[in-house]
Amino acid sequence: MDETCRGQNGRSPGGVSEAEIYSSPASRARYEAYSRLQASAVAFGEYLPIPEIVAVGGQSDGKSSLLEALLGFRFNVREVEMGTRRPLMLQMIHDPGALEPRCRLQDEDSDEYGPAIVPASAVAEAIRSRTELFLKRTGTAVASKPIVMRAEYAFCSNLTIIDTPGFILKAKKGESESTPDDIVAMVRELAAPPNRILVFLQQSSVEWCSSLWLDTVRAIDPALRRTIVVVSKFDNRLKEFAEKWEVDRYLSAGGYLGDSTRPFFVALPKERSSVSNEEFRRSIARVDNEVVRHLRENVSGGFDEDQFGDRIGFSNLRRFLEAELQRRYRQSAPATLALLEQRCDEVAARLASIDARLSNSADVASLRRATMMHAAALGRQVVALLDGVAEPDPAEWGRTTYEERTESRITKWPGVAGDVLPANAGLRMYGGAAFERVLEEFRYAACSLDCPPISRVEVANILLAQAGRPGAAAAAISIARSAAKSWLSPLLDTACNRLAHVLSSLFDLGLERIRIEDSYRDSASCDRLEINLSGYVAFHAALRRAHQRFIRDSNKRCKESVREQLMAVTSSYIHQLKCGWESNATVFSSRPGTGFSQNLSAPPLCLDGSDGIEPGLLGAFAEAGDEENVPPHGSQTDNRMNVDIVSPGKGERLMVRESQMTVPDTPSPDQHHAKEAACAAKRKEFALNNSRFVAAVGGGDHRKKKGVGSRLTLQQANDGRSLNCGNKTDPYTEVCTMATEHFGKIRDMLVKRTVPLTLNSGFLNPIRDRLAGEVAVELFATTDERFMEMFVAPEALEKLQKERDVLYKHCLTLSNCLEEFRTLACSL
Ligand SMILES: Nc1nc2c(ncn2[C@@H]2O[C@H](COP(=O)(O)OP(=O)(O)OP(=O)(O)O)[C@@H](O)[C@H]2O)c(=O)[nH]1
Repeated sequence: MDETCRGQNGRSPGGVSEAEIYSSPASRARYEAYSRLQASAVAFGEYLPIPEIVAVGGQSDGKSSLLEALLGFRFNVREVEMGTRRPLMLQMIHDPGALEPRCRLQDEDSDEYGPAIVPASAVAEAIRSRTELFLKRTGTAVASKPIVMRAEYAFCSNLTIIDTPGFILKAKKGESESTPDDIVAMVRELAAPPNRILVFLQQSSVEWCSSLWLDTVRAIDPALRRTIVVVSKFDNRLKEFAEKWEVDRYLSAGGYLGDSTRPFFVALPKERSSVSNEEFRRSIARVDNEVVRHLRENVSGGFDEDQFGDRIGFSNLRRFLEAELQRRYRQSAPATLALLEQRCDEVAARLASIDARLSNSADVASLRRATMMHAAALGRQVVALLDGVAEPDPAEWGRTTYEERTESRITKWPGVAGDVLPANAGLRMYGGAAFERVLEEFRYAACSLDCPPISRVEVANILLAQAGRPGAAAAAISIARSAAKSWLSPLLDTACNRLAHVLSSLFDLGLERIRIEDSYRDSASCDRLEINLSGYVAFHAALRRAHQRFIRDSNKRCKESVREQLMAVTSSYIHQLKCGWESNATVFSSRPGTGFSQNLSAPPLCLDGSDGIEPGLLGAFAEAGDEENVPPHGSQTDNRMNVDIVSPGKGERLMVRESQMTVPDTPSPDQHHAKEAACAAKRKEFALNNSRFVAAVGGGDHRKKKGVGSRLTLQQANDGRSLNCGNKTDPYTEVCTMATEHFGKIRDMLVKRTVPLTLNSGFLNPIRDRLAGEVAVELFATTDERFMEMFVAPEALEKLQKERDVLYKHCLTLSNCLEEFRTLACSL
């Protein structure tokens, strides 16, 4: 051992002599065992409460100088600045045979050390390039994973110290503003585990009352119970002491640190010129001796050596640290042994599980079982999401209405001018809640849609075609129905697409819920024998495809159903007036197999807001008939509604096929003659009415001037800007008013009653009842050969094998450490 570094009394306050520290086989074995355990803990990310020393302090307070003094040689650690970006865990091994320092860096991903760095002066450069490589790999500016360096040397201590970046008040030029806070955060994290001893350095020139970093250290260790305080650069203070009482008061720290805290006062050589390692150690011992000599000879009365003697000088500090570490090693050995046994069992169980997974990966039956369980779990999670859950975090996984619109690329409701915002539009939602919100948004959008402007020419075309029948009401109905069809149809499609988008996202949400559940299960038990499916891209793609296809099909069916309802409401409108609601259910019946029969119970359409039928409209219907769905000749069948519609003008009648299966009467020759006569009368009447109507709408020569044919809104008409001549019975205004009213009623009927019910059941019931089954059939109802095509994933197996190899090594290392500690326990 290095004689020059020997302290004055040769005995540490921990009661362990230097000879015991360096030559006792027990303490050496202990130190070796802990060093190895420490290395494997860093390599495998294990948390083991091993006693360790962390050096903390302000910048330039002398941490690196202390580290070099403990190492017994200079490797320019001060220039590396490694602490500012990555902590350095320095494992110093006192090896009497190593007359030159042997420094080796631990591999990043294992507990093995690389070759010795030659010459030792290249250590700083090796640390620098290792740091840069790691930060490049992780893509970060700083990393808290330490670099582990093992230094074996005949003149170093048996100590492990974690060097940390010095606290700073302000970032250097070019550095991020947050650097001071980042450093504090990193040091706090490193110093937090209670098994770590803090060595806190502060320069002697700073008074404790104005200490910059004492509070930061107290935030980590409030009573300084595991903190060793070191007053550095003690030589700078010496000349200020003239009397004994001054020194003694200073050495007692004036009560600032509490009675139980006794700081060390250390001075180290300040010259930076490159000297040999031997000269370096000699100068450390010289400075140590000079400090004591100064206090004894240059201060009147000297100092209280009994009280402070073992606290002055580097050699005393070094001895104390080594003894303290040994003491803690002995203390924590039983707990470490127990923990090691537990960890060995856990890692061995994980290894067994991964071995089983590896052998299962090639087995069709196991794969089928695992994938079926996964698909079924996904189906369950999707249903749970519809029913309402709070996991995964809605703040991360949910979407606001705005985000939903952007992601679905459906930013507008067709025909609706303004922005439609449902309640809770700004909340991030998913699953059932998001579905309901889209439905509400649809209701708002549809309700804000009024009957589009009606032009005079539209009205004229209908009225004039009616051959003189008083058809204002019929015209209004006809206009309202076609407006409803053309304006509500795109709105219904949009609602379906928006809802389908919300449901499509359930796939990823469901997977996330499975991942969360697995993580709970993983932490609870590690003996699962399931196969890790994460690498089987083809299987995951097929599963996603099956889900999305199911949603697409539901969307298609829902669109058809709501369109059917639109056609039913618009076409049966007149029919209902005529027939009352005796055959209501039939009007809304859907095609067999569409699965929406539950909507058949929709209440009767009440056009006047009551349950009756507006007599005026009924009269109008009687006059005008339902001509829209009528072919030019004879009767036709409207397949979409199962309603037979027959032109009343030809003497037939409208029939509802399913509930009122009536065969149309064949007209008799007498009837035919009577009809011919009636037609002639109608033609005369038409000529008369036509001239009346033309006059009323400003026809004839006036038409061009007064702008017939240009669009005129109902509002304009009501404002009196219509082109009537103040006539109360102006047919145009009358038609517009009635058409708007009918449009509103058709819209409300659809939007407030039938469509939301249909969308709800059309989208959600199949997911609840059939999704899991249909996906299972699509993926698994196939031959083993076809099924295994989804599992040609060599990367997945490779990944698993790699995982297994790392785990095997981990297991082996822990077992070796365990054996070592078992042996150690016998000699404690
Ligand atoms: N006078 C005197 N100077 C010292 C002493 N210890 C260190 N120094 C000098 O103080 C300066 C800073 O010392 P370092 O060891 O680099 O300080 P540090 O805490 O590691 O600084 P950072 O790595 O920047 O956080 C160097 O120039 C040292 O030579 C000492 O005991 N007395």
